Parts: sequence; structure tokens; C-alpha cells
Amino acid sequence: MYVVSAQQMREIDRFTIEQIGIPSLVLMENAGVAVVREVEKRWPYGNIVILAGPGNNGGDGLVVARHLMNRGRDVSVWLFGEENKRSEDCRRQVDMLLNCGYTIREWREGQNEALKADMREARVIIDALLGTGTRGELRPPYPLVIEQLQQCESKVVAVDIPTGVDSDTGKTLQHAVQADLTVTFAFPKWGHFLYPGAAYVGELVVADISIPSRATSEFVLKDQLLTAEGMQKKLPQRPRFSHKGTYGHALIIAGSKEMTGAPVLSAAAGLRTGCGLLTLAIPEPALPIVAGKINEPVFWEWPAESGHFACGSYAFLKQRVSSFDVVAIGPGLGKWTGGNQWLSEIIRMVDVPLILDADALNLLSEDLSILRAKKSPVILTPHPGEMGRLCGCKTADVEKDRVGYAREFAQKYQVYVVLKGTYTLIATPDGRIFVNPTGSAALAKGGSGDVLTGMLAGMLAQTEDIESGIQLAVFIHGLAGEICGAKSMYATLAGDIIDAIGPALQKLSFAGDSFRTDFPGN
Ligand SMILES: NC(=O)C1=CN([C@@H]2O[C@H](COP(=O)(O)OP(=O)(O)OC[C@H]3O[C@@H](n4cnc5c(N)ncnc54)[C@H](OP(=O)(O)O)[C@@H]3O)[C@@H](O)[C@H]2O)[C@H](O)CC1
Ligand SMILES: [K+]
Repeated sequence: MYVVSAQQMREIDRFTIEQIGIPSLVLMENAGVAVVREVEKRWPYGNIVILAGPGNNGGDGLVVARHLMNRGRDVSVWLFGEENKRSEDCRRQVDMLLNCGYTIREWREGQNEALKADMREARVIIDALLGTGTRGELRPPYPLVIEQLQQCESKVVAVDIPTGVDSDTGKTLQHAVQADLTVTFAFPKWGHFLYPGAAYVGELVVADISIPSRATSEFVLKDQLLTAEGMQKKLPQRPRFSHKGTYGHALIIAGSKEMTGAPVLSAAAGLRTGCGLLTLAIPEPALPIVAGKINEPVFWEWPAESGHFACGSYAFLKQRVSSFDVVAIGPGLGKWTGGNQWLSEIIRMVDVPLILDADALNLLSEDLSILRAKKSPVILTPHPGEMGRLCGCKTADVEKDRVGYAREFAQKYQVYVVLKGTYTLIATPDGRIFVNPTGSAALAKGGSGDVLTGMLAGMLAQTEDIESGIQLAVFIHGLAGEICGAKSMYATLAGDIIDAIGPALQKLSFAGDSFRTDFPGN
């Protein structure tokens, strides 16, 4: 499913209206009906207050009002903005409502107390004040109305996007509506997934409003949201007539004398994800400890220097590197003098997909030029702090423009970037972005990154298509986090995420129509 900007959505709308010939009022009717459907599903009883602005977002709100009134619901409609500023379709919705004999109250300063009382009593408030056409800080009376709305205990449904959230950047204005549910139309917008605005969205429903695929194929849409249906189709098959060689061999180079847990987590996660064989390369003094914690991998003892991987001992890797289907480097490496040189030699040698994580990213940020020697696709898995180090900027700068930093880095260095965080982003070397909707706060704990690295290695060992392998690992990791989160958001350990990989794969394998990805929103 594509993720679009407000401008792209406007162009798709225009094409649908002008070239396909579907009238704008039909799109608006479909949008309003979709909101009604979601409201009635969740809140079939109680009175409803509709706040409608002067543009087409307000027009959608008036459609919602008409349909709910047709069904006999107790609805009060408040219309904002001057009459001469209303969009044509909004004006026509006003006429239709009045022609039906329904009442509309136009907001005036003197009636504010009446609005407040109405909102206080409401079971549901529909925010159809402003949508994708918002420009600049909110002008009066919207800040006041939003303040009042926030004090009510009613459920809040945002039409398209909560008023005050920028649909392209997720930035919030001084005042923004905190919604319980947002119903958006045709495609999700960037603002639904980017913080701080994403925290205002609540549950997100993407509703079909009859935009035909012909209208989208006219435009170059690059960015997509991963969906359960899409991921299910990409899951590698597991035919009965198969053996361990069928599912690939992963090599994970990890650990140091001080860090013996990370390699164990990565290796276990890789094997649980389904690869046939996994070799764990460990510096010599750490090997007995690691081998004491996990039985399944093949171990490879690497000469060490002060507890870390020693430079200059690559002959064995050179000989065997082509026998692996994927190599992952990073968990628990630590930092040491010569580490960058060591990493550079490995990058030069590896000719299968190469995952760089954790300390490998920190070593890499000392000298990014070593990426030029890569012979194969490289996948970087930074969290925002590591991304900041790679880009030479602050973590806060990355957080403000996750999409921009991930996309630019991936294109500049011709690598895949998996930028972790709520709504993990996958950026491809050719400049596309995939947004992952799965995940939970249960994943916010040390070790969950090591688990993801192992899962990426495990999945890439089984799949020819690198892009699909990355998407699957990220999606299933998030799903495992959701399964853990359902038990406890607090008590989850990285090992619990590994245990949840099986149930997550099972859930995805048997995903039917009833399995819909939830968008937690906050
Ligand atoms: N395919 C679809 O997604 C469809 C979406 N629809 C809905 O249309 C809106 C976008 O409608 P649009 O009319 O372009 O814009 P808005 O309704 O969001 O806002 C325009 C009005 O808001 C005023 N405005 C703008 N900024 C501010 C501000 N900072 N403070 C106060 N008022 C503001 C603006 O007034 P101006 O004087 O500034 O021009 C306009 O009056 C989309 O979100 C969907 O809900 C279609 O209905 C169906 C297809
Ligand atoms: K809105």
C-alpha cells in the first residue's frame, strides 16, 4: 500500500475527477460513508458532535452528519469559517443538509458556551475542521475549539488527519487534536507515521473511496507501507521435500570478551527465523562462554587481540566466505584500535549480502569510505543514535527527519538502511522507503536489536530477493514484539522476543482476512 504526500494525493484526486470522470462529490460521499461505517462499528449508541471546517475536510464531515442523521442518530453539526470562504463541495454539502431539513449551527463567538456544552455531552466528536489543506499556525477560533475538545471525555474521530498535524511531516502545530481513531482516504499519508504527529492519530483506518488504480499508475509513487497480506505472500515456502541446505547458511560475526550475550541472541533469532545452518564466529577468549549458552550453531574460533577480533587473520574467511548465503557483523563487537581496518578487510572480502549492525556501525562511522570496497549488497541497521553518528549529526536531527536521512544515506552509499524506531523505515539504494507498521513498546529494551540482526541473517539466508527478506525480518520482529507486548510491555526480555518468532511466523502464515495490521499510533 502506497504512502503519499498531500500533494500526491491532490494530484491523484484531480486525475480521478478530471480524467476518469468520477465527480469530486462522489469521492467526498465515499469518504464520509467510510467514516460513518467505522463510527457505527465502534459506537452504535450515543450523541455525536460534528465539527466541520470550511474546506473539503469540513465537506467530508457534513456527509458524515447527513448519513448519521438519516440513520436517526442524535447529531449536532457546528460549521466553522466564513460563508464566502467555503469550498464549492463544502457549500454543496451545506445545501444538501439544509434541503434534508437538518439543522446546522454556524459557530460565532457568542455561541461558544453552547458548543462547549454540546461537546461535553457528546459520546463521539468528529474532527472535520481541517485536513491536508492546512497552512501555517491555526487561526482563531481553532486553537480555542481544540483546547475545549481536549477537555471532554468523548471519543474523538479525526477525518483524514487530526487537525493540527502536518500530513507530510508529522509535525504538530501549537494545538492539535488528539484522536482515538483516524479514518484516512485512499492511502495513508506520511504524517500518520511520523512523530510527534503519529501519537495524535490513534487507531488508523485507510478507507477505499473508489480511486481507481489507473489514477495511481499515472504517478510515480515510490514509498509503501508493509501489510500483513503483502508479507504473507513473500514468506519463503517450506516444502516437505527439503533439507537444511535448502534454507541457507548464515554466518554471524559477533561478540567480544566483555559481550557474550549478544551473539547468542542473534544466533538463536537467526535459527528460529528458519535458516538451515548458522555459523557463529567468536573471538577466542569469548568462545567457551558463548558455546556454553547455545548448542545449535556451528562455532568458529577467531584469533583475538585484547578480547576482540584480531586483524590479519582472514585466510579462513577468504576460503569459505562464498559458502555462506549471508554474513552479519556487529552484535557485541565492542570498539578497539584497528577495528575499522578489520571491518574494512571483511567488507572487501564478502561477496554475499552483508548486514552491519551495532558496533560494526560505530566502526563504520569512523570512516565511511570503506563502504566503497563492498562487493555485495550491504544492509545497515542503525537506531537513530547510530544513524546520527553515520551522518555526522545529532540524534534529534535524525528524529526530526527520519525519512530524509534514511533515504539520502541509502542513495548516497548505495546500501539498504533499516532505520529502527517506532515505524521502522527500510530505505533502498534506489531511493524508495518502506514503512513497517508492526512493533510495540515491549521491544524498547537492550538486546532486541541483536535479535533483529539475527532475524535478518536468518531470513536473507532463505530468500533470493534481498528486499523481501529485509521486509519480512523487520515485519516479523515487530509482530513478535506485539505478541510479547500483549503479555507485558514492561517485562519482555530479548529472549522472549526470540520465543515469539515462532508464534509470529505462525500468525503471519495463517493470516486470513480477519488479520489486519493494527496501527498503534502511540
Ligand atoms: N482523496 C482524498 O483523500 C479526498 C480527500 N478529501 C478531503 O479533502 C481534504 C482536503 O481539503 P481542502 O479543501 O484542500 O483543505 P482543508 O479542508 O484541509 O482546509 C482548507 C480550509 O482550511 C483553511 N485553513 C487552512 N489553513 C488554516 C489555518 N492554519 N488556520 C485556519 N484555517 C486554515 C483554508 O482557508 P484559507 O483562507 O487559508 O484558504 C480553507 O478554508 C482532505 O483532508 C480530505 O478530508 C475529499 O473530500 C475526498 C477526496
Ligand atoms: K481533520
